[in-house]
Amino acid sequence: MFKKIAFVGAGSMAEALIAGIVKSGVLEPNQIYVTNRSNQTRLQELTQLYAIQSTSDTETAISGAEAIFLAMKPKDVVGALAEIKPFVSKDKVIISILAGTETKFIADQLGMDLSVIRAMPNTSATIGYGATGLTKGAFVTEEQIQLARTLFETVGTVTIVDEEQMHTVTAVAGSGPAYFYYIVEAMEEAAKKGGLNQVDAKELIYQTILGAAEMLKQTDDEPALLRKKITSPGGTTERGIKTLEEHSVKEAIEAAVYQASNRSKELGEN
Ligand SMILES: NC(=O)C1=CN([C@@H]2O[C@H](COP(=O)(O)OP(=O)(O)OC[C@H]3O[C@@H](n4cnc5c(N)ncnc54)[C@H](O)[C@@H]3O)[C@@H](O)[C@H]2O)C=CC1
Ligand SMILES: O=C(O)[C@@H]1CCC=N1
Repeated sequence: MFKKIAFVGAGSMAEALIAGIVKSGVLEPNQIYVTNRSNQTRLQELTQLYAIQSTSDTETAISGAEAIFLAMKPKDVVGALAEIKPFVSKDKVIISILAGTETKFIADQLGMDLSVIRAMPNTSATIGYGATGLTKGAFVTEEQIQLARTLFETVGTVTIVDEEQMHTVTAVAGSGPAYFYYIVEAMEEAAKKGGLNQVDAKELIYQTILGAAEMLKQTDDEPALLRKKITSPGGTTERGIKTLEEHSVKEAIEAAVYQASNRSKELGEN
């Protein structure tokens, strides 16, 4: 395993990954460094929570680190790469979790033929249920991608894909949890209008979504078959699904994924 890793950017995704890695014991907390552009309080908070090392000095954070995680927003990446460039060398691996941003762009900005791994985790990593897509840039070794896999597996599953597939991975898995939350928001609203109190509604809806996910995983049945088993002819589900179809919900979801993927491409181009 890496002896030292550094996070550049101390936001919510960085924290989810740090929490998982620390909890797994794959690395000791003192092997993990984090730095941020401005917010000292945030760095102190992460140090207190996870006993990791934090510093506002870029050089201290990344010198000696074999893996450097880029965890800032895509709009901040050019500035961040300029800041870390003096302390980066070809023997390090850069692991970027930025939406859209290509491995080649990162290597070009750093001006060297170095290994760049691109990852797309999601916020469910916070509780160890993340789904991460990983892809490797031109110079990444098999050992480096396997080490990255081990790190991301501390927060959930890892799927290795070709780089051109990362936009779709981002659209279905990176953004994906938000679509389900959106549906849950609508169900909670409807449950309230239907007369359920909030506590009961939450209990019923959360267990329903969890149960549906586990059915998909554990039975290996296709979703269409699982749906068929619920849909009694002339029954309630049939009426519900018909209403979804009248509102073109399937097309809307496909369009959402397509547009999120397009946005990922735009973020890369900008
Ligand atoms: N939030 C999510 O669901 C997911 C986000 N991502 C990606 O993760 C990245 C971070 O997202 P969040 O954690 O949500 O953002 P965030 O806004 O919570 O955190 C970004 C952090 O980077 C810091 N930063 C900005 N420029 C910096 C610099 N030059 N040097 C050091 N630190 C710098 C900011 O101060 C901030 O603390 C984004 O690129 C996003 O595309 C990927 C998967 C899922
Ligand atoms: O919305 C975004 O751009 C980021 C990437 C995937 C999830 N959040």
